Amino acid sequence: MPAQTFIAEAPAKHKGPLELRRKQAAAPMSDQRLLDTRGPDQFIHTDPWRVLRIQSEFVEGFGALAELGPAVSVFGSARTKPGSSFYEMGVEVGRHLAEAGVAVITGGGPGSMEAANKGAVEGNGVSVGLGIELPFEQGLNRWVDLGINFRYFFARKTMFVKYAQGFIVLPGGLGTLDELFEAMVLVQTRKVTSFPIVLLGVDFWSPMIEWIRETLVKEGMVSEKDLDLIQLVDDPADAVHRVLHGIPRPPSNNGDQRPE
Ligand SMILES: C/C(=C\CNc1ncnc2c1ncn2[C@@H]1O[C@H](COP(=O)(O)O)[C@@H](O)[C@H]1O)CO
Repeated sequence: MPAQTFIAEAPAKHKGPLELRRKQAAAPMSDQRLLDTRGPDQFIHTDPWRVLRIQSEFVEGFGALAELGPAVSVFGSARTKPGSSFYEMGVEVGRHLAEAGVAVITGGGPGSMEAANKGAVEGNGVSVGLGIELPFEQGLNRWVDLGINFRYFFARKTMFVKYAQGFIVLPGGLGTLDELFEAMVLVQTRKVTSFPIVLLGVDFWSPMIEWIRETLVKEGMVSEKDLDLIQLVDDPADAVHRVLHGIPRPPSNNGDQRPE
């Protein structure tokens, strides 16, 4: 049989827009996987693909925030109810920062994040929300003017640190604690130039400070000096003043405004 006839009769394999015969039909190719619109979606669940997605989150974040100017990251509970004292505290923080010409960066979610973004808008400032993709339906709060949605917590966390000159931490739960302790560790280990971390809500935070002092310091897990990384106040205007002027904690009482 002439070779020409054999070639013509070889059965074609169709993959999306591709028509493949002989070796091309048998051997899987990178190009083939890339162009395949009907095949399994395994490729996007591979680590090399994730690396590209992670990279794109950094590129998007750096691009959007590079020209933000002075900014402070504000953390706090996603569950704070509008009208509550903690919510109003967040609004005031956002407003004072905005009036000082400083952008407000939050997690873009509800509760205290929404409160700080609202204050930033009311103060005619820049209101930024760094949202995170979560298993349940959720969107950026309506007071976010510049919003970025992240898939990866660690890429988002980089933005909170890289574009802020300080942190203000409102009362919160696990997410807030995670952000607070990450900030403290970055300063403690000198991964970032020291910047102010101000906790708002003396009654709320004091037991945690006491536990650090009475247990962690006494057990030698942290040094007394590490408590100087944070300041504790009750007044939003004072918190903003301290974070903007980098006022260090008084060493005598570690910044706790309570009388000893
Ligand atoms: C719990 C609910 C929504 C959660 N939505 C969030 N959106 C954006 N950022 C969030 C969200 N939840 C936590 N965060 C981050 O952690 C901090 C708050 O966590 P906490 O455990 O509530 O203290 C906050 O600063 C965010 O960066 C439905 O109400």
